[in-house]
Amino acid sequence: MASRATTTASRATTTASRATTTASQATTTESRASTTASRATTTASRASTTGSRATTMANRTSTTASRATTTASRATTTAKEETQHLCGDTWRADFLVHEDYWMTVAALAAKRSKDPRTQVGACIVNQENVIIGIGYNRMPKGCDDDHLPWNRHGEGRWDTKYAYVCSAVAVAIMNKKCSDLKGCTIYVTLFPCTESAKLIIEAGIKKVVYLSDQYHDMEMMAASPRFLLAVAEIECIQFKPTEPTITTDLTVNN
Ligand SMILES: Nc1nc(=O)n([C@H]2C[C@H](O)[C@@H](COP(=O)(O)O)O2)cc1CO
Repeated sequence: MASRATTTASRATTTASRATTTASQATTTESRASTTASRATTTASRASTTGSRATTMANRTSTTASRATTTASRATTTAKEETQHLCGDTWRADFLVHEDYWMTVAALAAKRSKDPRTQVGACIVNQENVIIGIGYNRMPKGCDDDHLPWNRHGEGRWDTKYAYVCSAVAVAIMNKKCSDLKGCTIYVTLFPCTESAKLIIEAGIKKVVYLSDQYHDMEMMAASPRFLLAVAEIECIQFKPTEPTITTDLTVNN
């Protein structure tokens, strides 16, 4: 009997001990769950903070961009107002028209000439209104002017400028900035000579606009170049400027 009682007591102790262990394990599990929950809360809270910061940054970026747009828009408005204030409108009404511009470029090029008597300039324009060649009467490139005559009369033709000088038309054609001149117009300050007319025809230039026709009455000048250009069906018109005088002031005030 005593032995059974002892066994029973021992079993009860074991059962109690197991119950304690189970309770203890339950407590541990509970504690872990609580820790995990707590961590999850912290992570969620951090994510929320990060999200909130990102939103703030995005808001700031948006505000900065919006300010930049406003500043740019104000600058545009100011520039426009200034233009309107200066010109009374959005653009200048007295701008140089294309034809005046091209003939002025030819006339300006003529000022480069060293010919003491007659300075000629030429300006070639393509069908897109782009200048593609400029020239003035001069001695061939690289030939020293000191070794060549600029006089009109001499012992023979070889002793005059006519034997050596390149016409403005010839120089403009040689200086062209594209492969061919088909359909182009040439603005020239003096009606072309016969040699220039031949080059104009050969180059495929379709129109000649000239300023002066001062040699019209000279037999050779009157006949051959005009005849050649007419045969080649090249339109020749005398220039009538919109602005007879165009001045350029190169003074700088600063
Ligand atoms: N269409 C022309 N383009 C020219 O570049 N010239 C040049 C050649 C001479 O240098 C100069 C005429 O000299 P004079 O004969 O007026 O002193 O002008 C001349 C003509 C008309 O003959």
